[in-house]
Amino acid sequence: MQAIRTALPDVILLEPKVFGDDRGFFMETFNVQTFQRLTGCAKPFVQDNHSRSTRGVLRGLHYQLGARPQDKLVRAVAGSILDVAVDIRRGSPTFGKWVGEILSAENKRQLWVPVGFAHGFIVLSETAEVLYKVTDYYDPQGERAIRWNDPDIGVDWSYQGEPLLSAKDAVAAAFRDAEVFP
Ligand SMILES: Cc1cn([C@H]2C[C@H](O)[C@@H](COP(=O)(O)OP(=O)(O)O[C@H]3O[C@H](C)C(=O)[C@H](O)[C@H]3O)O2)c(=O)[nH]c1=O
Repeated sequence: MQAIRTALPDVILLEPKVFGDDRGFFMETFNVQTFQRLTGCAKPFVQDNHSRSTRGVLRGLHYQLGARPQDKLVRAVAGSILDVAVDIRRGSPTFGKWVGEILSAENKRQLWVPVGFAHGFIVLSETAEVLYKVTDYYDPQGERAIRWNDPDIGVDWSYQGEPLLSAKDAVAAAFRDAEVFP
């Protein structure tokens, strides 16, 4: 596993070592010691999530406030997504800046999205299955969303056409009105 820096220093792309042979491949998708060395995060993961979406589905931009903010380690095990993280820490020099990385069953890359960043993805393939580990339990009261196309952030989702949003995401807050991190 190697770490690839992104334009946001705390958001890290992880690339596993893949052992291919005539049967297929093997890789370690998560190793606590390696993860902690590469990210500096010693928090344990307490929940695994799995979502399946069709082309053009956009989930995000989500983050969690309150008692249970979640760090996330995201990967796509089927299909391809553009995974996006936005710095929403008001005191950060990269406040409001975003990065997007292609995560796919093919590239097997993972994105580490710490607390303090909004997270979202759009599906670029016919379907995509996304698995992610989180460092705290789901807390509906803590869920927050920023609108996917907020002009103050300006994410380029690399997708032509209108995305398919949940009812919640369709009415998400403008970035300027959002409750963010200090
Ligand atoms: C996130 C979550 C959801 N749920 C239930 C609540 C709803 O009845 C249903 C769908 O939830 P939601 O529409 O919030 O799911 P997503 O739109 O995929 O939200 C997630 O997608 C973006 C990309 C994220 O980064 C977060 O992990 C999370 O916000 O699953 C649970 O029971 N546990 C959970 O941890």
